[in-house]
Amino acid sequence: MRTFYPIVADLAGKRCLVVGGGRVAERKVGGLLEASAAVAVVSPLISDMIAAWEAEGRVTVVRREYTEGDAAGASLVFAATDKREVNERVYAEAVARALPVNVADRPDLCTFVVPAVIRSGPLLVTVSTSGTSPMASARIRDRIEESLGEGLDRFLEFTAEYRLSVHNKVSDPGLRRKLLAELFSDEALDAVKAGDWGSFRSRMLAQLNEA
Ligand SMILES: C[C@@]1(CC(=O)O)c2cc3[nH]c(cc4nc(cc5[nH]c(cc(n2)[C@H]1CCC(=O)O)[C@@](C)(CC(=O)O)[C@@H]5CCC(=O)O)C(CC(=O)O)=C4CCC(=O)O)c(CCC(=O)O)c3CC(=O)O
Ligand SMILES: NC(=O)C1=CN([C@@H]2O[C@H](COP(=O)(O)OP(=O)(O)OC[C@H]3O[C@@H](n4cnc5c(N)ncnc54)[C@H](O)[C@@H]3O)[C@@H](O)[C@H]2O)C=CC1
Repeated sequence: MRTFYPIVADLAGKRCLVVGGGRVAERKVGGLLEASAAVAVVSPLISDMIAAWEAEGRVTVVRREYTEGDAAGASLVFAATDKREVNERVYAEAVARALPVNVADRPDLCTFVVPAVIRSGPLLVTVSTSGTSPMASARIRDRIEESLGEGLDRFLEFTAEYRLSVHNKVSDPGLRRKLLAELFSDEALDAVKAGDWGSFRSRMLAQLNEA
């Protein structure tokens, strides 16, 4: 089995090439837009959603078949056409340019795969089966999402601020660890899931005041 290395990439403003404009390409483009990438689509036909993103100026579309050279200047390359031979040519160009490449119908050619994701504010949870069972990744993601509940984004905003205050106010590393461990306790996460962490928040702030 292949063992992948997980990274969380900053693609803001980076040119990412997606070859193909169908259902799979659309999903990849959507994920890239969430990360503020500069997406270029090359495809004779595109989905309605991709056309809408183009109309909003969020995606650049070149309405023709892929030709070698399209990957110039790209940071990431996605081959997502329904033509195996075209996807292989896109792969070959990306490899020749030493670019990371994802090939929709060929896990064996992918130098990276795309995980199923949960986003909540700054939180990013990613699930991968190392290319072997994408639908399992999606379902396991759903399970994790249920277990977390809603409202994590606001809690994480609070914790980031609280953590900064602890770092500014408390110099003893032992006390810092203790305060932060309480902040990220099961009790806190359960209260967030129940949608009721107001009293927990007050207690934490009082503790910090006394520290
Ligand atoms: C290797 C990988 C490469 C890559 O695309 O990055 C890959 C490859 C392939 N997918 C195939 C099929 C499906 N993929 C999905 C869905 C998703 N696929 C995603 C990722 C990945 N898919 C990478 C591995 C991820 C991992 O490590 O687990 C997700 C997680 C992320 C995303 O795409 O954004 C997204 C869920 C997003 C969400 O729900 O949020 C569905 C379900 C659906 O469409 O609803 C089906 C139909 C059911 C089925 O066949 O299982 C086929 C066969 C094609 C065919 O038969 O023609 C191949 C090729 C092959 O396996 O040969
Ligand atoms: N990795 C994944 O998550 C999944 C991969 N797949 C595979 O992904 C591939 C694409 O599937 P769909 O998006 O459903 O197909 P689709 O039929 O919806 O779209 C195919 C797209 O490829 C474009 N295309 C065809 N020839 C081209 C060329 N020479 N240059 C540029 N674009 C070209 C077409 O214009 C069209 O937009 C299939 O091979 C399928 O087996 C399918 C499901 C999930």
